[in-house]
Amino acid sequence: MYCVRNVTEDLYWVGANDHRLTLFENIHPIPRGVSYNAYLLLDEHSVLFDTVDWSACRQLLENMDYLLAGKPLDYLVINHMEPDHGASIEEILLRHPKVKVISTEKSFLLMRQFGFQLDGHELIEVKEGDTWSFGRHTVTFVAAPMVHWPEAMVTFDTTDGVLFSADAFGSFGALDGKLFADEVNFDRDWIDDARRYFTNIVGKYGPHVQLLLKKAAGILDQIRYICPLHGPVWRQDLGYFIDKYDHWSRYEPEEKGVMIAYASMYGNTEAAAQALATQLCAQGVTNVWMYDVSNTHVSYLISESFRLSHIVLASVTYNLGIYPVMHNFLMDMKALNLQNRTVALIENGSWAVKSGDLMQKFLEDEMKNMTVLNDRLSMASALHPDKASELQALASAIVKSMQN
Ligand SMILES: Cc1cc2nc3c(=O)[nH]c(=O)nc-3n(C[C@H](O)[C@H](O)[C@H](O)COP(=O)(O)O)c2cc1C
Repeated sequence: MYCVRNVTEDLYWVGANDHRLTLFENIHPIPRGVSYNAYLLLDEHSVLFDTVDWSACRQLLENMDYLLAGKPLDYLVINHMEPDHGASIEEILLRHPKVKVISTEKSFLLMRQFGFQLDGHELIEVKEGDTWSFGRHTVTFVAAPMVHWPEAMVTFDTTDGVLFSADAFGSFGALDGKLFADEVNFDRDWIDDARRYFTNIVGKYGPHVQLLLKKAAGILDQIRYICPLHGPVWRQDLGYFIDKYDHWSRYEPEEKGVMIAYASMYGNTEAAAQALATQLCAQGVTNVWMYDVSNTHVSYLISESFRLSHIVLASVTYNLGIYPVMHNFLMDMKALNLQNRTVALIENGSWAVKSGDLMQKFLEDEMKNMTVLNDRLSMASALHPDKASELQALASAIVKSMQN
């Protein structure tokens, strides 16, 4: 059965929802599913903007068949050919052999590299600033390299102010009938998944996102809709989401608050983390969040580290090293380019305590603009009452730095 929705009078969402995929990119859990968005414009010429994952191809075809009502598809615009969007390209070419495909040079190269059979089809290579008319609608193509693959572009429909934003402004979470961000309580129910999507998928490419935002800033008054390839379409309060993207891509925290991430085998480091959280709250901090790194998927840890201004890392020493799961979190923060955070450290060990020095070295040598507070809580096996003043000093140092 077809399942489509109007974005505008002649533009339709023809994508699909996926509740079966457990790990996005085979790594990030998506308990609320994900949507693969594709859009069909019915102008003098019909235009499909992007396709969907192979698993959702059938739904896309049913949606298109319903709207095209026997007519062939005239154009296929590929903003982003990554397989979760591009896997159905070949099927579209088979069913619509005369369709003209519009995309970037790099995108066609990658399609061939993935083994897509393009020979015999009309391929139109576009670059930054090129325009195309489909009848009433004229679009401009804008390069968006590394948002989040090198071949990516976005397409702006200057007639109706629709920005087909590829992976930018996307979110985890299946739509399940809703289409627009204003049809859900985005700030309550979606923002955490949107942040987790951005920070883990595109987080590394902040400067490239900033470049795209600068291009968008030039036409901000003309953008009426943002149509991403995952998650809701934006038609109201666009500034809310653009501002989030601006913070995330500049690696600026959204909120003053403390994330305490702890690694503990027998509970003693965890108890110290709890004692610190209690001290912080007693000293008036209202935004404190605790995470056991062993039980929290690193994609959630990354998302929280982008959200909050202060991070406490509490780790046992493990074979003269940092506890492996904590080390993995540090490596991921580095890989995703997280910067500009204040970090406090708690270390633990029973015979040769190393984790504090090692975490500090990693933060200072491997990452950018990370401020490590001088006060460190160092414990031998368990936190004893004689460390109460050190604990309090660490809490006070965090509070003081939050006031700056
Ligand atoms: C496999 C393993 C390796 C460890 N390696 C070290 C080490 O190199 N240096 C050290 O001081 N303690 C080491 N420890 C001890 C723990 O760091 C220590 O007992 C810690 O206090 C446990 O804290 P927890 O209760 O939060 O798990 C090791 C423990 C285990 C199980």
